[in-house]
Amino acid sequence: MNELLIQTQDLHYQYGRQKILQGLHLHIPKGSIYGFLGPNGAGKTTTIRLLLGLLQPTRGSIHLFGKELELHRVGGLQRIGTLIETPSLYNHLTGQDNLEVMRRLLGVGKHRIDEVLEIVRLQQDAHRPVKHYSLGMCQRLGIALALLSDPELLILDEPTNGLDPSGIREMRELLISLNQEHGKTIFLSSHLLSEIEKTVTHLSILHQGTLRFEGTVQELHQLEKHGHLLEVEVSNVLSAKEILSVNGCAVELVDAQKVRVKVRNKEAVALVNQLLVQHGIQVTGLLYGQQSLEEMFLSITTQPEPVATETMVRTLLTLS
Ligand SMILES: Nc1ncnc2c1ncn2[C@@H]1O[C@H](COP(=O)(O)OP(=O)(O)OP(=O)(O)O)[C@@H](O)[C@H]1O
Repeated sequence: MNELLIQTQDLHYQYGRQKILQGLHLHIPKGSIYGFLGPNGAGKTTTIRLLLGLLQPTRGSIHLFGKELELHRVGGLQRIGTLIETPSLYNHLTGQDNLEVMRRLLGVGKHRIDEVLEIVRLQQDAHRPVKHYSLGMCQRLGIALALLSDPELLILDEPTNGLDPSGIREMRELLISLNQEHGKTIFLSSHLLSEIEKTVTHLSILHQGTLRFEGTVQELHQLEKHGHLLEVEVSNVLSAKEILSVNGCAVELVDAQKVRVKVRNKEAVALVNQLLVQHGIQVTGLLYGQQSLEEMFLSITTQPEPVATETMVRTLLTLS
């Protein structure tokens, strides 16, 4: 999986004076299901618009299928199917007729309609007006429309947004089958890790226009192993928070008795304890646990502070 279908280098974008994206280096390998994660307003849709040539980068470059987008826009975009949020559908027409309208525009063979209906499992409902479809069915029809031209790459903006748990499961199964049985590379954005965690092979995390992580799901799990949370029960939470923060630890208040500190490993637990005791804080409890992927995503996208490492705390202890 070394060939990259999308690659961006130092991608920047600003709306007027507002900086939206700052220096994105994205690498989407052929054959992957690539999750582009970030909270609302992080810049996901803006990135997708740039990838589709709908906006011009203020700096940096985009390569699609190994060729610079600016120079090979039409050729590149012909190989991509898109679904940007909810699809534009003719509600009074049936699913089949919506596909027929698009088929004629694209000039693809009639047989393709049955093929895509089968892929998205809408054959049974193909002759019902779209106004009677559930949101999940509309999303699947949107994907069927994107598949009509048999593209190699699908770019989907928040395809699970607003779906109920069964709609999310159906979408997950569809994406996996498109990838594994039909050979499609899929780039999808989402603001919820839990909705795409089980689907993606690769992911990146965008926060306020900068990339905080890019790698495989296994690599994120590896990181998770290094991210642990330590809850410390203390005599004075405000002083404890101040001492730990001043010493470079990422710390937050849990309640009137506890603070939560990010630590890399168990060794750092003793050092955090020692640091507090040295400053006259009584430590009455220590609870050490691993961060879930969801907690990690939240901490990556809500807290810019570093994780306390053993070396960092040790250095600070020797300095204090
Ligand atoms: N046309 C525009 N003019 C000015 N600012 C814009 C425009 N479109 C988006 N923005 C701003 O750019 C930032 C990123 O928006 P974007 O839609 O890319 O984020 P997102 O990650 O897709 O979030 P969401 O999931 O809420 O759509 C936001 O602060 C948004 O207000």
